[in-house]
Amino acid sequence: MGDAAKGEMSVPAATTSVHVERQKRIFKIIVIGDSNVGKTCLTFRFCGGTFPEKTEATIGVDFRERALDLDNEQIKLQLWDTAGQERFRKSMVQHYYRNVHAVVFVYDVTKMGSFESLPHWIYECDKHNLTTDIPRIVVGNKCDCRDKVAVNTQIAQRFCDLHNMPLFETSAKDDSEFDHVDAIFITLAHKLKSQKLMMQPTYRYSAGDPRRPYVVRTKSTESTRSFCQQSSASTEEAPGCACVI
Ligand SMILES: Nc1nc2c(ncn2[C@@H]2O[C@H](COP(=O)(O)OP(=O)(O)OP(=O)(O)O)[C@@H](O)[C@H]2O)c(=O)[nH]1
Repeated sequence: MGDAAKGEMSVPAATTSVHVERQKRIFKIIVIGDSNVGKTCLTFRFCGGTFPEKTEATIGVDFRERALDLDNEQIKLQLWDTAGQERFRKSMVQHYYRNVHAVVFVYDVTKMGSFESLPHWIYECDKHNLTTDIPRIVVGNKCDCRDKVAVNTQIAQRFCDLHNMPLFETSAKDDSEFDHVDAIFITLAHKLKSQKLMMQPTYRYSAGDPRRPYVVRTKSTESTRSFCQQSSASTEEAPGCACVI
């Protein structure tokens, strides 16, 4: 009698090899605020290391990424530089707010109007179900324009305290502030890294491996998170969730 007839199945090697490959955690950070406050320049400064000579109004969204090594873990920050102008936002808005891990609100310290718009941008986030447990920070940009400052630090600080967000004042333009821009995003990265919400390290399994976890695409950050918490709690053999962002 053959093995199969005895009830034993021979399993092809491809399905048994646990090809586990550690992947970088990717954190999606949206950068929002009025047009012209310097969102493109800040993200460019952090990801590219320089201040762009010339920028044009962002249409829809631009992406910039930077890999970081934090405490021996490679992570990637994916910055979504969003359009400040309403007419360039319309078609993309749904995409901005999907599976966001952190929000950076930017205003221009020389334009009171851009600071006064912050409640509008906060409301936008709330409307799209970005809960307050997602790290949010406020950046007052263009501090190099010292003689044109219109938004006083104390007022900005009071606003941020009220909304429970840290405030950073900096300049994407001023070369001496380069380290500061870096520090702002790296601080955020540390915060994200320490929050083990949905972004457990993911593993790549061979196709057909029964241990391969489900991959879900969902529109809601909240439901993604609760799914992931449930799945990692109930699936002993799947060491991390494989949510796709
Ligand atoms: N002085 C000074 N100018 C800056 C700074 N950051 C940006 N700018 C200038 O501000 C203008 C707008 O910068 P962007 O980065 O394109 O602004 P944005 O917020 O991305 O604008 P949208 O794409 O329309 O939403 C450009 O002329 C930049 O050169 C800064 O730190 N200091």
